[in-house]
Amino acid sequence: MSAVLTSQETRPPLLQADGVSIQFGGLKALTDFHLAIRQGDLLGLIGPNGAGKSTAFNVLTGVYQPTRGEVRVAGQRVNGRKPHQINHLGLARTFQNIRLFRALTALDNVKVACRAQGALHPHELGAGTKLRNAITNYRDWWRALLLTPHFQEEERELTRQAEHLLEVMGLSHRRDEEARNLPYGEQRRLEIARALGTKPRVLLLDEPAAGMNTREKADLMVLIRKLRDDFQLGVLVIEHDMKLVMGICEQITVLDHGETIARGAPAQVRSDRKVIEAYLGDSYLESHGGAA
Ligand SMILES: Nc1ncnc2c1ncn2[C@@H]1O[C@H](COP(=O)(O)OP(=O)(O)OP(=O)(O)O)[C@@H](O)[C@H]1O
Repeated sequence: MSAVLTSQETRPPLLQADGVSIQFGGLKALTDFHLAIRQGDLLGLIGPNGAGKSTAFNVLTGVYQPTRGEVRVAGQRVNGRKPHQINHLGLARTFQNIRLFRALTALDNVKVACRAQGALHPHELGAGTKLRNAITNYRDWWRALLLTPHFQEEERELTRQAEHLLEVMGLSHRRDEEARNLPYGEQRRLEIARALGTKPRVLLLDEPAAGMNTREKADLMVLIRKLRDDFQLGVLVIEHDMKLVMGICEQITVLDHGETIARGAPAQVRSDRKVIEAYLGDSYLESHGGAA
């Protein structure tokens, strides 16, 4: 066991945060945050509401710039880079509030992700910048207009990739349905398919089980492990569902008021007195038979 861990440690992290802090006015949202994700890791990030979990994701993915510290993706320092540039280095994420092209079909949602590889996100449509960039790509524009054989072949390949991802996520039957008409749990899975479309090496999932029923959550646990293995990913999950986090993550980091109060294996974290006081509560401990 220790030999396995040692060999993992020697692999360079795909994503690394060193001493990352971010402050909003007087509020320290994240303080001295450290993280290293390697291929094959399945890590969890938990903590009470407002602890800084989504902020950590936003700093890692370039949505926010850290006030201090350094973020590295695939060995490259990414402080100051834009989210789509960081995505190109192999980091993809889903959002707590689902972000899809609601009026596009499931297939087209994934195709856009496969094509843009992160250059275009639904929330960037309003600003129009990335869309303008894509449309004004002169060569692609003419190819599309003239329906050149090259363009058609590219389209077929994108369709193949997107169909494969829909199949992986159990969404083939929704191929031609508009995203807004999908049940909530399926919209969450479609978001993961979109993230995979950008061909990441690290996948960050922000509350992937939110709004899902017990059965969907159980399926999701199996699916997340399978994605990690089949796509050779490193995965970081924010989740309030303790059964899911404790069930799939090998290591869990616990935040409270922006500070890391614990890190370790699930059994270690759930019996940590600070974690119980700040987050889990004694009732969790009693119902799960842990010991502080
Ligand atoms: N852009 C921002 N401007 C000001 N304050 C912010 C901003 N983003 C986050 N915060 C604050 O930072 C703190 C951490 O918020 P964050 O959303 O990261 O918490 P969280 O752990 O993800 O919570 P939840 O579980 O409820 O999603 C909160 O106090 C929040 O109000």
